[in-house]
Amino acid sequence: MHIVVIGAGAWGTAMAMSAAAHPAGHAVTLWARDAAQAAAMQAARENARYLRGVPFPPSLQLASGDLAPLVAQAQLVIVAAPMAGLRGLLVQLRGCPVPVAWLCKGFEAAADGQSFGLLAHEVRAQAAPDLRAGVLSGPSFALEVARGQPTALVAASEDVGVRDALVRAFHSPSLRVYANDDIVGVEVGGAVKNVLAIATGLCDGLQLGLNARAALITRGLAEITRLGLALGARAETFMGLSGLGDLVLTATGDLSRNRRVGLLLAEGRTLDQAVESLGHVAEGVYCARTVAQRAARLGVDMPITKAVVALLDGRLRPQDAVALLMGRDPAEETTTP
Ligand SMILES: NC(=O)C1=CN([C@@H]2O[C@H](COP(=O)(O)OP(=O)(O)OC[C@H]3O[C@@H](n4cnc5c(N)ncnc54)[C@H](O)[C@@H]3O)[C@@H](O)[C@H]2O)C=CC1
Ligand SMILES: O=C(CO)COP(=O)(O)O
Repeated sequence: MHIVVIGAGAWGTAMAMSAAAHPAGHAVTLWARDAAQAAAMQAARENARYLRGVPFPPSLQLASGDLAPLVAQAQLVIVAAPMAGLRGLLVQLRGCPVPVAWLCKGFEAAADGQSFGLLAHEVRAQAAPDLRAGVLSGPSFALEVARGQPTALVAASEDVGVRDALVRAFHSPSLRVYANDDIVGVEVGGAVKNVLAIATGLCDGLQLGLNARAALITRGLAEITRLGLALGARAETFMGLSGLGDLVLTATGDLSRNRRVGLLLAEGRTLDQAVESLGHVAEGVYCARTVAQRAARLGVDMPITKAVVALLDGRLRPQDAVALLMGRDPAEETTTP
């Protein structure tokens, strides 16, 4: 298969490396928007900025510049930019006849800063409705995938041909790819777990204890599920890899950039300092407010998410967030409001 991966951050690079090492011998090209970065990676045979010390498979090709000729040869196109870059890239891909899948996890920020933002499949419906498209998601730190450590992902699309293409491209002895037709559920899980990972990072940074962390994860999953159901997802998706799986990984694994934001805030760093020190995108920072706005519009209660938004906005101190969440009225343990 000929696969083009657009975006050479940590995750695009790791997935391109995984596909290039696939026993089926795919021809994989990793496209970077910065020509100098592409040339440096080609020379060093590694992505020294994002995945230092993990060598590329010999067959992995690097590219930059005009996307059109590359896409014209591809049998599968992977968009590996952050959410903020998705719309522009999908517009460029309009008319592409082969399956397209994105890897980003989040909500697009609303352009006017007032209305709510969109999930990736909703962006695609506006920007490039002709595309045969889907998402690849699930619990997966880029470094571990680049190293070939065992990982399981979900390929979600309403189009069975897209799901099949993703399985053929990436399913390998080190990477299991499960198919799912609930793209809404898969995208909601991937987006909201980032917000909740900020909360658990904060909880652990404040040394509130393991009980508190387990409570946050479990009640966080209830929040994800409530929002997902209101948006039309299936409940069972949230017990799968893109829901519970990714929430547990991101909330507890120190490789998570979103969790690290929470840990840094707990140390007393400002949000700007925390984001600056990551050197990577932390989607939860950008989409927390959107999640809260969209939930409010749907009448969905998301107290942990609301507390994270207040913290990120500087309206609440970490200690006060704990008191706020613990001080809520007693409630039934249900997922539905
Ligand atoms: N790093 C990880 O372990 C995982 C990341 N993701 C998701 O994948 C997305 C990308 O994350 P990372 O690669 O980790 O971010 P990163 O911060 O490592 O790199 C982002 C890359 O995207 C490039 N980029 C930004 N806008 C672009 C555009 N318009 N066109 C092309 N390239 C553009 C930047 O130049 C940079 O190379 C995020 O939505 C993230 O949530 C999902 C699963 C795992
Ligand atoms: O999505 C991820 C793991 O599945 C990566 O999470 P972070 O963006 O928090 O590093």
